Amino acid sequence: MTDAVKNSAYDVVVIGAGPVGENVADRTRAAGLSTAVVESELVGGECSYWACMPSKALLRPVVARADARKVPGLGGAVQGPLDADAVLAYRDEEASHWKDEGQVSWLDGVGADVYRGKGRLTGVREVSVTGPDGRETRLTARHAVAVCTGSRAVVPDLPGVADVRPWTSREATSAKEVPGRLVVVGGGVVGVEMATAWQGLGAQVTMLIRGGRLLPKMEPFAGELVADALTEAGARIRTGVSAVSVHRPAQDGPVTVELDDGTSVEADEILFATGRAPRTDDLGLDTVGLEPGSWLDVDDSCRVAGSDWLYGVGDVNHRALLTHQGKYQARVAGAAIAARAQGDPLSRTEPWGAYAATADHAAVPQVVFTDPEAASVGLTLAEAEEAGHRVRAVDYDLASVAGSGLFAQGYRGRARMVVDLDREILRGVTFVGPGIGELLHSATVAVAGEVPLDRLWHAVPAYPTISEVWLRLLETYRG
Ligand SMILES: Cc1cc2nc3c(=O)[nH]c(=O)nc-3n(C[C@H](O)[C@H](O)[C@H](O)COP(=O)(O)OP(=O)(O)OC[C@H]3O[C@@H](n4cnc5c(N)ncnc54)[C@H](O)[C@@H]3O)c2cc1C
Ligand SMILES: NC(=O)c1ccc[n+]([C@@H]2O[C@H](COP(=O)([O-])OP(=O)(O)OC[C@H]3O[C@@H](n4cnc5c(N)ncnc54)[C@H](O)[C@@H]3O)[C@@H](O)[C@H]2O)c1
Repeated sequence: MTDAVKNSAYDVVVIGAGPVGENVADRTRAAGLSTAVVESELVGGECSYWACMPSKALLRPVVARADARKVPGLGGAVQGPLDADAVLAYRDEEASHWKDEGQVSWLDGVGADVYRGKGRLTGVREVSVTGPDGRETRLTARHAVAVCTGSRAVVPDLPGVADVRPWTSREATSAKEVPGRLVVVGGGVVGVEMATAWQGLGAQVTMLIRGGRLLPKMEPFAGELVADALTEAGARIRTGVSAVSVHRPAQDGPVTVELDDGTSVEADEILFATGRAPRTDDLGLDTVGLEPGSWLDVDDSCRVAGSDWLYGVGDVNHRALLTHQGKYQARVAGAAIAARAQGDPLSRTEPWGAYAATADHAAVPQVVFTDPEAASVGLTLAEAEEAGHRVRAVDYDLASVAGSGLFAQGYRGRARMVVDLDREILRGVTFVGPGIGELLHSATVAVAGEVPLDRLWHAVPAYPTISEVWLRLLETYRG
């Protein structure tokens, strides 16, 4: 050991101070366990600075304008372009100008010690932190180490990709100016949200989709309605094509994307929205018998399979790559760590118990903040059938609900509930339409609560709100 190495012992060591790591620390501190949190970049993680917050700040003005354009008497006033500089300034504010003092003081407030630097496992319950000045601190955890290091964007290994300075979600959420032309590769959630934002802010967006539709993990009508609106906004969507190479001959010149159908697309910037990889490649997983670079395989308490001290919480376990779901896992894992530290045999590990993140399997809610919004919870029809449930999909045209017509003229949207015919409960619900994001939690309560349809019949939606779609869905089901 050199003089430069410091040693400290804690009950719990958390690696990664994104929303999930912060919440694990909050829970373990609330249980009276001393807790160290290690962060190599900004306390607050991807969500605060390069994901949820800046992306939603970019989208809010675009979606609000699209909604306002459909309101009689108001539409004419909002036909012009958005003030892009003002939107980018609003985005900067929502990303806290990429400074983390606020979140550091929040962690101080809960009594966790923050260590700046890169955390690495060096053995059982051992973490080494290499600080910005190169100095090392060795942390020992008496009870648990929680790995909450999140995920990073994956860029496909195409010829020329290293030379074109491609955007990932980080650049797409933090860019300082609106590109003239933007190619978006990938039609998942990042792809459609960023295409909506930058098209709305004035870029000419072209989406390159290798499959047949946008938002392939949701009910098919979600991608169809979002594609219609994106096309009406001026974006080009090309399905069934793959990029085979990219090049940018001049440093400040355009990028050209060659496609597998022999055509090419030219743009000023290219965004790869092609999925995520776990941030576990340089984490010392090999020192504890795990594969570097792998997603962490965990049980419902978020404890790594085969370990009695190592937890993987949030994106890094690949159960549901969403902030709210990771924070839910953090509450469950924090409670389980505290109970195990007190020698509790964990009597509530049964599904829906205090120490089981059961909703990860049955009721994950997600809102895609596009025009129109797309929101879902639980299983799609296809997923429910694949899981072996005897189900029936009940659909309703959201345009036929009185509240929708009042929300916007020419409202377009659709709702689906997936009914488990054996138990008469809901396995999943999807809403697509303007203004439906805030409706989703009603569906989450119904799905997570396994509320019998006979009782749901007595949950009366207020008139004339969009939520009256619940009544219409139930009437349709009852025939
Ligand atoms: C563009 C975009 C938009 C999104 N929008 C939404 C949304 O609207 N709603 C939603 O619910 N989800 C959204 N998500 C997903 C959401 O961002 C993630 O699910 C969430 O950030 C995961 O939280 P986490 O704490 O697990 O990981 P992260 O937020 O990635 O945090 C991990 C932290 O660990 C740190 N770290 C990594 N390795 C080390 C190490 N070795 N040592 C020390 N520290 C380390 C990182 O620096 C980081 O701060 C979005 C994602 C993207 C890409
Ligand atoms: N509003 C929200 O809740 C929100 C917003 C953004 C991101 N997120 C989360 O972040 C995660 C990451 O989102 P994402 O969109 O990057 O991933 P994703 O997995 O949802 O979508 C990636 C898409 O890229 C496609 N793809 C992959 N490789 C490709 C290639 N080489 N060429 C062309 N297409 C390719 C895939 O088929 C897929 O459709 C998601 O799990 C999502 O839940 C959530």
